[in-house]
Amino acid sequence: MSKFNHSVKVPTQYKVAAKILRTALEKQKSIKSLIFEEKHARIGSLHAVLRIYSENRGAVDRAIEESGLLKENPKLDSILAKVLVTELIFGRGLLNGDSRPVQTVRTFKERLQQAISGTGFQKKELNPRYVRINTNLHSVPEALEYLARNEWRRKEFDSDISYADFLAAIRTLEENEFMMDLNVEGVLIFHHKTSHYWACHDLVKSKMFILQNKATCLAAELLAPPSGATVLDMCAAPGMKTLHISNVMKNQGRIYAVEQSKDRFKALCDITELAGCKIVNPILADALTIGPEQCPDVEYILVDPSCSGNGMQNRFKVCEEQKDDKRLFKLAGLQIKILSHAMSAFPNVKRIVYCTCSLWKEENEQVVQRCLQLNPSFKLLNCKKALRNKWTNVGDKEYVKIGKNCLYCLPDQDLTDGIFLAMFEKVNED
Ligand SMILES: C[S@@+](CC[C@H](N)C(=O)[O-])C[C@H]1O[C@@H](n2cnc3c(N)ncnc32)[C@H](O)[C@@H]1O
Repeated sequence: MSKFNHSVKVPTQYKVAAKILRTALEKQKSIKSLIFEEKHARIGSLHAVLRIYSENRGAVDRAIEESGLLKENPKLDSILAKVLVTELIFGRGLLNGDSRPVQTVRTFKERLQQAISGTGFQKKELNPRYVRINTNLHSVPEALEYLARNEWRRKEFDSDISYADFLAAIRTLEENEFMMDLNVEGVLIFHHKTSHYWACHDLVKSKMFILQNKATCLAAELLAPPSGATVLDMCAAPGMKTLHISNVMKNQGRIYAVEQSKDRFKALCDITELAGCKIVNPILADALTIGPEQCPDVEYILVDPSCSGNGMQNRFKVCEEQKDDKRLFKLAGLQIKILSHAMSAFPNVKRIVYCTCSLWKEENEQVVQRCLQLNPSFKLLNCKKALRNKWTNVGDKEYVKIGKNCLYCLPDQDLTDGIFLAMFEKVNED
């Protein structure tokens, strides 16, 4: 007689997670939007198990294969098995209920663990949660006081700490601790397990704190417009970097924030208003049509154009993303047009920062190279030096005089999203 009670149902959260994962794998759809469409009440647990699968999918799949789980249980649904193994071995460490699939996977726990330990595999820890203080609405000391009152412990480090030691300190952050970032003022670093807490926080909803990955904060940090300057943000929506620039400028001066998409323009206006930006002048337009007539006296420009986005870590990946050469070629064409326009159309410009959330050279070093050829009155500044050398990853040195001056943020090494940055200065024509 079978030892399983067939009437016990698989818990809904596992069934729904398996349904989402199946659709994502078969139809190559985004897990994020599939979760969003799902009406299931426990979105948090769905999110967690699918996120852990996406981070560790190689190891999960290998463990299933090597333990013989599916070979010995041909009736076990292979996608449900991925979800259950993820939860049991990489996630919470236990499974709910006594349904047949759950019991089957439980009986394989040891074999699954052995299959993993034989490969020298280590569970991939998620990157920390970055929270930026919106200094339009409260100061850094006020924000720190708030955190202390709410029993958050600040993990301190020496001001001359090396970048490697700083990363090591982030890796050992406790769940009740936070650190100040080494590179960007006002960025706080929390354990990844606090992500949900911060996502629901009232002070995040009211824009006192901004959920913004540290890598994307480097754009305003490098652009560094002083208080009172005139800035053009050419691809501005939803406005995260516009807002950060206004913080850097202490909310004094002027920021022209250009966005061509109507829907995204509305988000830009809403966010910058709610976040207390007094100096943002939003413009609904194609940045290529904007010149000194609409935006006079521009001194600093941020170019953050549409890109492939393959560096973004909040994109759940359940299969390897294929490089799409045609799409990259098209994107790079637009990126070159916009950056080149920034370099040629504004006579008073002093500094330009170009950034993408792509790790492809076609959108990064190659765009920089082409724009320097087209605009010889610009030179690259060294991004790493601008961060007091407290950084490691730069561009590809095969691009002579280019690679070493650009910066990469790499998810596994810098514990951030994957971002590329380049900083240009207008050469004095005399
Ligand atoms: C990577 S997003 C910018 C993110 C934004 N800087 C932030 O930090 O929140 C690129 C934006 O550029 C806009 N865009 C693309 N081409 C544009 C153009 N020619 N003129 C104006 N906006 C453009 C897109 O609609 C998109 O909203």
